[in-house]
Amino acid sequence: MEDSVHELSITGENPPAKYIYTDSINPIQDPSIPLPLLEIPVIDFNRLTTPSVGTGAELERLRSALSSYGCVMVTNHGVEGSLMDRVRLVFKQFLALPMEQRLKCQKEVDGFEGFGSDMILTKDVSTAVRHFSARLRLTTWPEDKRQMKYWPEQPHDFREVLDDYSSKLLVLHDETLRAMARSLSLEEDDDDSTFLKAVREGGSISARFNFYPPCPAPDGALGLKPHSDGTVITYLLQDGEVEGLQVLKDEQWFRVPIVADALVLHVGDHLEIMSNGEFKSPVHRVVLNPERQRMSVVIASFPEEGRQIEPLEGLVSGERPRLYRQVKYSVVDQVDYYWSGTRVTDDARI
Ligand SMILES: O=C(O)CCC(=O)C(=O)O
Ligand SMILES: [Fe+2]
Repeated sequence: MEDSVHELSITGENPPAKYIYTDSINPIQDPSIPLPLLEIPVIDFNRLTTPSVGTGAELERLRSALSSYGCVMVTNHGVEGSLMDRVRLVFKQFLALPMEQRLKCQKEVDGFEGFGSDMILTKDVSTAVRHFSARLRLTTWPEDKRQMKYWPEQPHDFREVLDDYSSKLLVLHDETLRAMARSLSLEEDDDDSTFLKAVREGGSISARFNFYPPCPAPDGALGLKPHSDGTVITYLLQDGEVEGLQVLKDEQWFRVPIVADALVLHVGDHLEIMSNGEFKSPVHRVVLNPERQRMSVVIASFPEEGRQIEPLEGLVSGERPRLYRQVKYSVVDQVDYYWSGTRVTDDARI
């Protein structure tokens, strides 16, 4: 098997050279100087969606947060804390299984789904610096796109828990995209003008279970290198105890705090384009902890393969000129952007 982060975590040695970032845009923090905490805006989802006196103000807070931070903490999102704990638990139990059990869900080298290291295009194999992490990726929606052979059978309730969690997140996802459209004064009932259409028509939603082993001497290794998400929208369930996510804001790295029972929402690159730059897709990375493993669970939505993505008509005007040209969504292009450290938003910018 290609680089097994499990073995690396067991030996406790310094990561080999292919995990070390030396690029000056990726300075690794000196652990003795903690980075500042991000004052990430907290959005009360209930207030966004339940018509009340405070809804307009909450929509404006959402719009303002997504245009400056590109990420928010969402509270009152309707997903019970106990279900979030179960999602974390089934992944921990999966990681604790004997290797041969985990290998039943192993990703193929050039595949997307299953457990293992991220896909790297052949041209980048010798040069790409690897992440010190492993992921289990599973498409959750639409249901007929689920590849059940990659869905763990152990622990016995893994599938049921993911099914439950992903269906709750689907509701949250759709409602969030509607609220985002309302926050920009887009016509809600005009299907052509909503963000939702881009995902609902042929798009997909998938889960990413991220695992970061402890790394006693990270020395330039990262759990995930700086990137923005090539998604429409990303929902992140953080580890309940171990911090690690950092966000770049105004050219400074900030730690994202752990807020019990909240979900972190990131604007994805394709939403940035569709919003004509009104919302920003934030650059973020994951640092390693010397003693403790960390995990996170992401639910993210993607446009349909081959779909043309462009700013919504309602967001282009004389005062707000079009900022992005049309770009065709392609998974392989996304992999290429990722490993070459570029972004679709840069490519699309006029
Ligand atoms: O583990 C995290 O906190 C972030 C994960 C992430 O950025 C990703 O999966 O794209
Ligand atoms: Fe990410």
